[in-house]
Formats: sequence, structure tokens, C-alpha cells
Amino acid sequence: MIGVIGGSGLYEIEGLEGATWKRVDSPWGIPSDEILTGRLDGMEIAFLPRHGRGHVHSPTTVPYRANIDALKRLGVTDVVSVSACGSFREEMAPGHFVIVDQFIDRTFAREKSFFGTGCVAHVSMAHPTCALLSEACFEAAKAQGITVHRGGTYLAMEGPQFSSLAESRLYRQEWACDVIGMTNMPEAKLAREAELCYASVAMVTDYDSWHPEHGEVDISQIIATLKGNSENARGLIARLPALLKTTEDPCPHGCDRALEYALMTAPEKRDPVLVEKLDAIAGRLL
Ligand SMILES: CSC[C@H]1O[C@H](OP(=O)(O)O)[C@H](O)[C@@H]1O
Ligand SMILES: Nc1ncnc2[nH]cnc12
Repeated sequence: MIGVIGGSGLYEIEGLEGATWKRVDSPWGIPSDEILTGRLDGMEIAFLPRHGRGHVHSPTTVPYRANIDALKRLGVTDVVSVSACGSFREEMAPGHFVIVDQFIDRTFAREKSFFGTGCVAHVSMAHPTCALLSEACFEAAKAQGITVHRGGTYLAMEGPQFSSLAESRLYRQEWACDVIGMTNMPEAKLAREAELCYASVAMVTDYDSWHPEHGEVDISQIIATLKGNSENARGLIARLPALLKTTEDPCPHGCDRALEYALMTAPEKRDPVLVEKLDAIAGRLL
């Protein structure tokens, strides 16, 4: 089952057969909104607006753990994250899409793990996105006629303010990042802990503040670009079911087994309260 997390400018999707907004309770808090479920081209889809309908949550206050837990509880196996981003590359222009494959996490005011005292786990984040799901997103974008870049490094910043010129230059020139946004971390880390395949579709809205001819980021320009981008994003999502076969096969990249060797805490030392909260995330191993 595909779960789509819609970012800024993408608060619902149309054309779902049997579309129903469902409230999903999670021990990790209240998700950003109800989750829209239905069938798209024969495949079950769950759609969650990351900031909530009406854009209620800031990047810092998005309930990332509740969102991932709620999607997993609904039976989601593959998460496609859709986000707005700034670009550090001339050739990644506003209106283009980037299928992100690496992250630098500079966020600092968010809960980043389902695990902790009483149940410690360390998952690998060497390859934070699922190559199979990412490729399907790339193909769907191409088929939709979108200019799309395969691969890119996303700098996740805390926000909500945009970067200073010095930060923008640092991320671009010294750290070789391609795009910047405020939400894909800790989302990608939590999806990995929840053993979900994760792909990130980043829609370029601006050149952040480094570009000599574009000046600083301007929210009105972002919103104007988002309007065009969100139609393209909807088109991309509509093409995913045909590209993703429904299969019971394990993920060839191991996303669905990420916790297999990650749990560190001895069974007799585990905190039963935390273990209970982890029922959806790690129940198969606890
Ligand atoms: C509207 S500009 C800044 C805002 O947009 C992005 O949100 P999302 O990643 O959910 O599309 C960015 O990360 C900021 O939260
Ligand atoms: N320049 C930028 N920085 C951070 N988040 C963004 N989202 C869209 N544009 C952005």
C-alpha cells in the first residue's frame, strides 16, 4: 500500500475511488490530519497532508512520529514524500522535480526516533531512500512530462526562517548539497525505523538566497511555483500504481527488514511501556 505525504501546496488528492478521510489514533500523538484513503488505478493509497489541511503545523511542530506510525498502522508499506524545496544548482530550476537520494540533517528541535531508553535501536541510514520506489517516482515524473533530476542531496534545516546568504553558500559550495527544505528529516529516519520504503520527490520552488540574479527567497514566488508544481505532483502520484506492481516480495534493498539486527536492548531490560508503544513499528520483532 502506498502512503503519500503531501507537503506545502499539496493538501489533498483527487480521483480516489471510495475516498474517505479517516482518523487514525497513534500512541505517538495526533497525526497532522486525518488520512485520505481510497483506491487509485486498483491500488490502495493513503494520503496525509504533512502540515494538515489549511497548513497548521510548522516544519518543527509536524508530528513526524505520529504520522509515520499512523501510516504503518493503516498498512502502508511504501511512503512517497512530496515536498517543496529551494535549489542550489542552476540546472535544478523552479518547476523541476528532484528525486532526492541523500540527506544532511541539520534539524535540532524534533523527536527523531521511535526508540530510546528501555528499547535502543540503531538502523542504517547510509542509503536513506528506497532505490526501487525512487525509480518508480522518477519514471512517473518523466511520463508526466516533468523535468526531473535523478538523485540529489537534500539539506534539512530547522526553519521556519529561510537561510542566511552565508548558510546558503556554505550548503551549496562547501557541502555540495543540491536542494534545501525543512521537513524530510526526521521523516526519512522514522520511515526507516518503521521498516517502510521511502522516496522523496522534491519540487523546486526557488534558488534559496545564493543566486546573484534571483535575490532572496520570496514566499509569494514560492506559492506561485507551488500552484503549478502541485498539479504535476498529482499527475505523478496518479501514475505510480501502474509502475509499482502489487507484490508480497521483500524489498530488494532491505527497507522492510531495517530493524532485523538493529535492536540492542536485552529482552529482560526492555521498558514494557515503550515496547507497547512500538507495537506497529517493531511488533514483529518485540
Ligand atoms: C512554503 S515554503 C517553506 C516550507 O515548504 C516546505 O514544506 P514541505 O517540505 O512540507 O513541502 C519547506 O520544507 C518548508 O516547510
Ligand atoms: N529555500 C528554501 N529553504 C527551505 N525550505 C524551502 N522550501 C521551499 N524553498 C525553500
